[in-house]
Amino acid sequence: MDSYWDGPKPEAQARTIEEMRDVLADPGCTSDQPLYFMYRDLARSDDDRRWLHEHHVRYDITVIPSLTLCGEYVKTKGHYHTVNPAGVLYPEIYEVLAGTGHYLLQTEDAGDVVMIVGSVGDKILIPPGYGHVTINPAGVDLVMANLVSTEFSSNYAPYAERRGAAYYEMEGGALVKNPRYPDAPPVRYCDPVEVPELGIEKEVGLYDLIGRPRAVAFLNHPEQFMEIFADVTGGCLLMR
Ligand SMILES: O=P(O)(O)OC[C@H]1O[C@](O)(CO)[C@@H](O)[C@@H]1O
Repeated sequence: MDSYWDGPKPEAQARTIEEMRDVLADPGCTSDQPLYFMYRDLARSDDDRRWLHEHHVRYDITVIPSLTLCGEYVKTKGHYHTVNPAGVLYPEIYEVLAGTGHYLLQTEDAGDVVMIVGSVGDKILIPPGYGHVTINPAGVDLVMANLVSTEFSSNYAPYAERRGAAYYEMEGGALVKNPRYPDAPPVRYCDPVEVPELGIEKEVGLYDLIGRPRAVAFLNHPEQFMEIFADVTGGCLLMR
């Protein structure tokens, strides 16, 4: 974490296996170490923090060590977002800072399941309407940053109720269908995004978007950006 963050560092929130049990391929699995660490609401300076709060945006860094749990790659718990005042579900954007991330997205009815593979510098858009799980499939730590609206709380229940996402990624890369989603379609693959007109580019860190209101406006007002995002994903990610 210290190689990726030189600002004030709050205590990490660690996800334990007990919190994750109901989303694992093998719920009986045990681990004596936390599965991942979330450093939320980071800011390098008081000015940056003020700007982030004024724009209702949060910057987090998450560290997911390389780990397998009874044959399943370590992953985040998985959650959906809620709707904004315009009735559109809040989106989110991630950046890979180290390692490789497999971002497994699915609509709430699991009628669409999408994998986005992210390497260092890649930006991964979680568009309105998709829940998401991040998997570390590599032999090294996955370190990722995200920008997200502060105006909602994550909804974990749909993932917990169906014991995780529509697919589990197992050691070696096999995607095994979760039997609680008998009708889930095969996984589609989409690419990470760049949105040059908003300044979201591979070479630009997400933290550098602080101070650029237009670059982060989509996080709270996605309804104004649906066409742009449909466009930059080549229509691969569906905007709902
Ligand atoms: O909330 P989960 O599913 O444990 O996933 C953790 C990730 O989600 C976030 O809360 C942002 O959506 C990050 O802090 C963290 O990367």
